[in-house]
Amino acid sequence: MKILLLGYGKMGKTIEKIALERGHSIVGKIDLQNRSEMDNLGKEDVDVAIEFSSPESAYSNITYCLKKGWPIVCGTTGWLEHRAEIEQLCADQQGSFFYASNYSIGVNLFFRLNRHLAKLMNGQGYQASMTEIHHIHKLDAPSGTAITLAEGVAAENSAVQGWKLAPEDEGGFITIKAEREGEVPGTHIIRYESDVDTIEISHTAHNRAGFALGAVVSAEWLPGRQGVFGMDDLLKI
Ligand SMILES: NC(=O)C1=CN([C@@H]2O[C@H](COP(=O)(O)OP(=O)(O)OC[C@H]3O[C@@H](n4cnc5c(N)ncnc54)[C@H](OP(=O)(O)O)[C@@H]3O)[C@@H](O)[C@H]2O)C=CC1
Ligand SMILES: O=C(O)C1=N[C@H](C(=O)O)C[C@H](O)C1
Repeated sequence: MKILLLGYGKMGKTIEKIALERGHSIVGKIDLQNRSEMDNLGKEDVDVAIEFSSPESAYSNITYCLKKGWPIVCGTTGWLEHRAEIEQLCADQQGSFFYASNYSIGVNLFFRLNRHLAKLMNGQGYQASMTEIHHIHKLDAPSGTAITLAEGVAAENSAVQGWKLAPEDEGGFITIKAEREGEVPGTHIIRYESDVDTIEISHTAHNRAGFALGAVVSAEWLPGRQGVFGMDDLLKI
């Protein structure tokens, strides 16, 4: 497949390596400096775009790809206040858009485990909280993964109305603490506490390869499908 990389930072470079290993070609590597190169590419030059840029750039990048008729796989976090507009544009353009806050198989298994545990904890009198730990370069907080996990808890546990980014626990909410440390690729811990005990589950990424492989597999899956998709559409778990 002919892949256009939008965003050529830590994720863009990891995705490039895995895409080449899987026999794909990279038709462009776009970052802030060379955005005009995209204007020279026509519909047929790109089979799929993979977008891992920054919270401020994602909306315009996705819009650009949908208008160009390129299927787009997006992993950028921190832009979801525009999600409804993108879904409408995708429908208007009869386009193809894939989004996941986290592309690793392990985290998507963890999303299921989280929802199952949240359901078990319903009515048991525990206070839920979460800690996410990432590298110091990360621009958004809480992480997109933490938001997905918190939404999963709120969907399954009637004691939790929603989430708050806050240092202290608050009844009725799952509080998220966002810590930034060195080069940590991504750690998420969900905790249920009572006076007598604590139950915790955690996922720790050792590197970015799992995220990148999931994005490339999604990019292989998307062309030829019209609409808005996510990991639940792709994975049979
Ligand atoms: N869904 C998932 O599984 C994962 C999601 N992420 C998310 O992906 C995003 C990127 O992460 P990461 O690679 O670590 O970040 P980096 O900062 O390492 O890379 C971002 C890249 O995007 C480029 N960029 C910025 N603005 C634009 C633009 N308008 N058009 C094209 N490129 C642009 C930057 O260019 P320049 O260097 O010139 O500024 C840089 O090359 C983040 O939002 C992160 O949260 C990360 C890991 C996994
Ligand atoms: O910025 C990162 O690095 C990561 N971002 C994603 C997120 O915000 O959840 C996924 C992963 O945790 C790494």
